[in-house]
Amino acid sequence: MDAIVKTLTRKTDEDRRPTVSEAEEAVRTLLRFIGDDPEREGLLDTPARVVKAYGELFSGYEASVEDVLGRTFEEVAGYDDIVLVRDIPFFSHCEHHMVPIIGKAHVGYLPDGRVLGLSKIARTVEVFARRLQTQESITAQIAHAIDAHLKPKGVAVLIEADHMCMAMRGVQKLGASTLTSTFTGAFKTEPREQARFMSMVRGFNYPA
Ligand SMILES: Nc1nc2c(ncn2[C@@H]2O[C@H](COP(=O)(O)OP(=O)(O)OP(=O)(O)O)[C@@H](O)[C@H]2O)c(=O)[nH]1
Ligand SMILES: [Zn+2]
Repeated sequence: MDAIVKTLTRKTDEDRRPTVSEAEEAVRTLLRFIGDDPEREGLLDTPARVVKAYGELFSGYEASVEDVLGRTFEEVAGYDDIVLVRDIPFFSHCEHHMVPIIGKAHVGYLPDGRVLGLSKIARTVEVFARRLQTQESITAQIAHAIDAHLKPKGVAVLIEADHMCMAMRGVQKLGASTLTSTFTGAFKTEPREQARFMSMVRGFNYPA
């Protein structure tokens, strides 16, 4: 019986995660595909470098938002107003063309007793950005992850980003930026809270 279950659940060859050397071979194939020679001196170490770089650029697949958002704290002297971390820079890659999305995330929430370490907000952005993405998905994933783990009165996420697939190729519109937002709780139901979030993102530029 065990053997049958094992056979049925055994991953097929296609499901298996490729090895490092298989990934490097795929890079060599792409190098040949674009018309270059993977055997020339300058490209000899490139497949290994690309695979290593991919480990960093797509580290979000290994990262867990549960680990990042697992620790919250309460001792904030009764503070219960908006907490906003704005201008969080990120690099992602679009899932359609695998080229960069370069953007900034503004993430706010209205605490309900508990708060997050501020760095954990930026780390949450990293977890989702370092995967193949659409801008809409990153925006929604950040908002819903914070909502689920912290259970605040509301979460607001605004993302502004430039898509290199629209700048370097295709329609070639360098400088066109895309804005996406997700609001939960009070930010969704109360226009005043949403407006306050937007004015904090845009408005308060304290003199240096
Ligand atoms: N909604 C959304 N679309 C995206 C995002 N990133 C890239 N795209 C779009 O995905 C679409 C893919 O369209 P296709 O027609 O299948 O691909 P394509 O022929 O390469 O399209 P062009 O970019 O218009 O040349 C394009 O319109 C891209 O601009 C994103 O984050 N969100
Ligand atoms: Zn794209």
